Amino acid sequence: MVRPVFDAAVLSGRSDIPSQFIWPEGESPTPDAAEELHVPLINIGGMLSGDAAAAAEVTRLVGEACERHGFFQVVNHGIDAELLADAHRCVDNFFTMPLPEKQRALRRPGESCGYASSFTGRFASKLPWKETLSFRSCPSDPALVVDYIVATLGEDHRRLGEVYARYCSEMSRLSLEIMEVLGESLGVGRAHYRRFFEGNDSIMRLNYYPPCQRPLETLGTGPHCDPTSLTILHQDNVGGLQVHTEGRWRSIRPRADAFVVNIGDTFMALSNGRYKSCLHRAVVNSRVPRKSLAFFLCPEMDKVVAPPGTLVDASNPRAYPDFTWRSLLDFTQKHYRADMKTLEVFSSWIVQQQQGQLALQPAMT
Ligand SMILES: C=C1C[C@]23C[C@@]1(O)CC[C@H]2[C@]1(C)CCC[C@@](C)(C(=O)O)[C@H]1[C@@H]3C(=O)O
Ligand SMILES: O=C(O)CCC(=O)C(=O)O
Ligand SMILES: [Fe+2]
Repeated sequence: MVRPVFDAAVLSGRSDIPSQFIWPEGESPTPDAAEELHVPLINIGGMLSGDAAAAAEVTRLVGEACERHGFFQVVNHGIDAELLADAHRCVDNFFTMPLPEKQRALRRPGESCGYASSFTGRFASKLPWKETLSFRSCPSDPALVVDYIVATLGEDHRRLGEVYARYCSEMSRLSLEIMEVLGESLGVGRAHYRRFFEGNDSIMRLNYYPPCQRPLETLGTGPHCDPTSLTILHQDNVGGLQVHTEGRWRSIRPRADAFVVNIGDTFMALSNGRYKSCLHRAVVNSRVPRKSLAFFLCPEMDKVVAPPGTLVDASNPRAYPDFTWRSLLDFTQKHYRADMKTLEVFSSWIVQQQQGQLALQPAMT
């Protein structure tokens, strides 16, 4: 079968959209604009400056937001405005290249890195109206980002690689600071999650949403909880991110000076279900492209994901089984399209797998 290609230059202007992009009623956005959700702006710099009262306030606000919907914003984060502007310019530079150029980094089936548009092949229906470029970033291997970009896109793109290498290293730093706040707010101390994520195997993802002439029939990113641990996202000034809370979709107004942060499934498991993995989606518009930069903090592949003992007791039994990020990532790339139930479905699947292995063991020995 010849697969159609998501060529934004062609599809953006079309008044009808291919049926694969049409989402069923009930899942597609409603004509009335989603009401804005006011989320606390966390002064993360204040928290770490040593001011005890400021730290206590930050901890309280973060804890409340994470128990409610798993979503907050951070300001005073120390990310250089010029680096952020550069990172956004590089998104434009990459996605406005001709399709064959972008396809040099084509994401292969079962892999989580590379360039993907909806027609790259994983899904057949309810396709998201977007293009993405994803790559790994690990503090233990500082050359990883540049090497990947140069190896796939060529030497001419070295600068783009350097910009994202710096950006990812700043994101890793910020996410460890946020881990200190999360640890404090869960009563396990600042060091616990920070140490767990000090070595991390994270994913950086550039999202590009071309304009769509039927914005109410499709979605840029469908409703989902990130399977990863913590997401730090910066959206441009267009708007489109929505969070599901108290039974309805609410929009998050972009702020140039803020990063939006959400809890993902893996952190929900690490907190023994105390902190919610945030249900969110992105809508598209008919006027202008929209872009967002998402840094997904992930543990090292084979580290066991389990909550600290202090979060488990008779009234709070283990909510999820032990697992590794490798197995959850594999599950979302090969067996299950991440949605709002990923962690639940994955937990049952892993328990079945473990029971199957136990049942096999006597015969194998
Ligand atoms: C591990 C991952 C899977 C997805 C990318 C990511 O790095 C983090 C979030 C996941 C995703 C964005 C959730 C919505 C559905 C999805 C298919 C997408 O729209 O791209 C997800 C990503 C995936 O490639 O499976
Ligand atoms: O573009 C956005 O605002 C959200 C993207 C997102 O949820 C994701 O990439 O996981
Ligand atoms: Fe997401």
